[in-house]
Amino acid sequence: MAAPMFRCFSRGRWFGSPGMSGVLFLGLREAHSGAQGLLAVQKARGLFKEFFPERGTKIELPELFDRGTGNFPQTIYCGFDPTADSLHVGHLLALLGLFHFQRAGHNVIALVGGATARLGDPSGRTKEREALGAERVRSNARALRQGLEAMGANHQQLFADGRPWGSFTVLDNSAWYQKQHLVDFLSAVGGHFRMGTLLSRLSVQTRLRSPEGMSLAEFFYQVLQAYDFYYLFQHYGCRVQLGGSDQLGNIMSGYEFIHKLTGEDVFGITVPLITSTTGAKLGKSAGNAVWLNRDKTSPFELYQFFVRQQDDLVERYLKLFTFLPLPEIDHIMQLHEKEPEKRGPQKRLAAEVTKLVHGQEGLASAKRYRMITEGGVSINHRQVTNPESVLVVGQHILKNGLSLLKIGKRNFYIIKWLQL
Ligand SMILES: Nc1ncnc2c1ncn2[C@@H]1O[C@H](COP(=O)(O)OP(=O)(O)OP(=O)(O)O)[C@@H](O)[C@H]1O
Ligand SMILES: N[C@@H](Cc1ccc(O)cc1)C(=O)O
Repeated sequence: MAAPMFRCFSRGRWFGSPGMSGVLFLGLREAHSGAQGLLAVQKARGLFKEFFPERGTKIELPELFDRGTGNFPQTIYCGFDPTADSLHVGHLLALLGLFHFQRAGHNVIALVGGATARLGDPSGRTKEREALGAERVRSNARALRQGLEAMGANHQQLFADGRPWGSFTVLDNSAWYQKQHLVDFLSAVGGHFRMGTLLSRLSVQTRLRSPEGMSLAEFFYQVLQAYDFYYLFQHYGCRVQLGGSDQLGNIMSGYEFIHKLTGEDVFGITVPLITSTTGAKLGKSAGNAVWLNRDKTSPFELYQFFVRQQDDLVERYLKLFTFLPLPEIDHIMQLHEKEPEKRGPQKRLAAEVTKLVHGQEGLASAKRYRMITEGGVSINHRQVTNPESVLVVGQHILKNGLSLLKIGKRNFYIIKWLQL
């Protein structure tokens, strides 16, 4: 079967050798024939980075999302492995990518990798992941599912725009692997993968060259992710997989598998990797994750993380992490030029993200704490600036069991402590 041509170039330059599988880095005009298409808009915001494959398919990717073409609506998925008990800010970008599709009327699936997490994705890693036991993965998967469902609900309730949206569904791939018999799976699926292609993936090459080498479990990971895509294509009509740019190899394996079995084209879209100020990928491995579960990173700390962002990054983050329309972001940035000391864009960014992740109540609690760090709170006439500080009997709580609380300039409260 003839495979579509995958060419790699950026602004007219070629990467990789002709005939090699690859990805086209699109310019904005190339990303979509109609300038206002969903892909072009997200490309302009910087949220979508690579599209795969770009040419040689029966239906071209941008046409999939047009209401008028009979392809509407589509189903798009992104997977998250429960290798920890919470998602983090890096994951948020792919989730926002899903939400943008949902807002445009498409159906989206957030897939928890309850099965894949047991193997450990080698993509973007130089060392093998720490093996996780079945029980730990199950409890992480529960936590991830809860977090995804809570954000899906916040999105629906607090960011509605009056348009008819598509559905948001959370699934777990252990649902289809726990029924699989190993030998049946290998004979039905394994025969469709070529070793040469699997070995050529960057993730595999990097791990093979590492001193400890690569385990069979890790090597097999891309086969499971490819099969997930196939399963979701067959059962949910899912044609598009979204992921961080380190997921491209796994997405290509899915494309090749589905194309071989069905003759149909499916597509991959990547989002850029968010890095720390030192350039390291923000995530678990680098130990710099900013978590979305409030027990690991409080709403206040999440809010502060975004308030701290420097001026040269904040416009990019407003485009990536919020649903604010581009003209509104321009306006916020213009105001900022006049009054940079107010940190208006940073506060707006922090408020939008905290509301999506922790809801209205989480945002309110983050702001209450902010009042403390900015010196707006005093207890018994002493300013309190550390939100973590403990109330000390004798200092903050007087011997008669009372505290005098002052918030802002005019609000005074007398607190009576019933139990000390
Ligand atoms: N910093 C990031 N920026 C953008 N996307 C990210 C980031 N971190 C993870 N992702 C994406 O989220 C999904 C889940 O990734 P993964 O489980 O590898 O992340 P992680 O928890 O940061 O892992 P690691 O242990 O490698 O740090 C993938 O699509 C991945 O590309
Ligand atoms: N491989 C992805 C997670 C994932 C799992 C299963 C999938 O089908 C897709 C994606 C990661 O490590 O981040």
